[in-house]
Amino acid sequence: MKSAISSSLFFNSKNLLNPNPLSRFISLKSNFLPKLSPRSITKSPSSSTSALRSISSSMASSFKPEQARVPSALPLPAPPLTKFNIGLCQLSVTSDKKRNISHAKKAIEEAASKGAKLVLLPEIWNSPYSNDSFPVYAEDIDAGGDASPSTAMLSEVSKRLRITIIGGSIPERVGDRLYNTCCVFGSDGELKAKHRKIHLFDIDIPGKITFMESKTLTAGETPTIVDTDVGRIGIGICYDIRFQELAMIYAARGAHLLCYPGAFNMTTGPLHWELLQRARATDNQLYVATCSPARGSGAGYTAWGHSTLVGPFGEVLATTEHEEDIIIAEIDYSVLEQRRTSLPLNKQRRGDLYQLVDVQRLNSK
Ligand SMILES: NC(=O)CC(=O)C(=O)O
Repeated sequence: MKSAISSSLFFNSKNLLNPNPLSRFISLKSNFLPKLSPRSITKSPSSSTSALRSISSSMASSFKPEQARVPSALPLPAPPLTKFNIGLCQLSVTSDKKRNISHAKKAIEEAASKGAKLVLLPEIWNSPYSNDSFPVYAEDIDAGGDASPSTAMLSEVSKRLRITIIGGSIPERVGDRLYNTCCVFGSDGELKAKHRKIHLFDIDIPGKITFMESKTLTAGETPTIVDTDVGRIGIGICYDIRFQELAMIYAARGAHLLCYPGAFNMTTGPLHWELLQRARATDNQLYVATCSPARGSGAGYTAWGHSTLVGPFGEVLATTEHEEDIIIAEIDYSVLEQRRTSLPLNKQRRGDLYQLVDVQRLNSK
């Protein structure tokens, strides 16, 4: 099937046949490099250092950085704007769906009134996060209107306020299937994209947390990247953030920003939540924004909170604690090129040793 997602990092078959794929590199290195330290190369140019430079550059081209992404990575597109504010609405969620919808609406309005051009909501913001609740709160997003009051609200608000909304996620019903789905609305109120959580949250940490989303939910089948008024955005939902290949695919498709609505928990949250966000941002040299529900007292599932914006150098630009909050923070896309120039990872990958295959893009060629 064309849209199957099984992107993988694998060793190039050519190199698998070679028991020591580094051998050529090592022999060049041992012939020439030990005589000069890297410091002497930059500080005192000489004929031997120029020779070394030309050897290094021919070695560099044999590294085939452009082949480390299959198909080749797309250049970073010029974003429609350089600077704007993002609003992260860390919402309290109750068992009252009507209240959750009107509460989210007020939070979006507040974020927009404080200057947000892009608003991100949490994972499962219209329903308690539980397998018992998903079927009860699920909506038929494609039918819209009364069949999907949550997304009808998002469409109305995005159009009225002329903002882009990454609508967290809600349980979606499609026939007899349920998905954990994020809807992206453009500033014209149109549904621009729908991401169904690709990696279901099935974990069992004895004595701590057991959760099996697959008891009720079906996994999504496609990565989702969307061009908006505020840049090219790759979407993942919560557990999706653990799979670096997805983020790498988005980066290779020219994403400026990755948005992950998420509801990490009290066991994994303290250790992994910020670490994963910073890793995705640092490795891919782009912005990462996350949004969690607030920590609800007495709720069956306790969310870790800590919605955050991370910059392309892995720096936490804005974050919050676990209570309800709205964060407004600036995104400046000019920083992307700066970071990528000073730390040119895209030019330094070893396509001769490893490759990331974007199966969907490859099959659509
Ligand atoms: N809730 C999730 O999908 C993910 C999570 O809590 C974790 O990965 O840990």
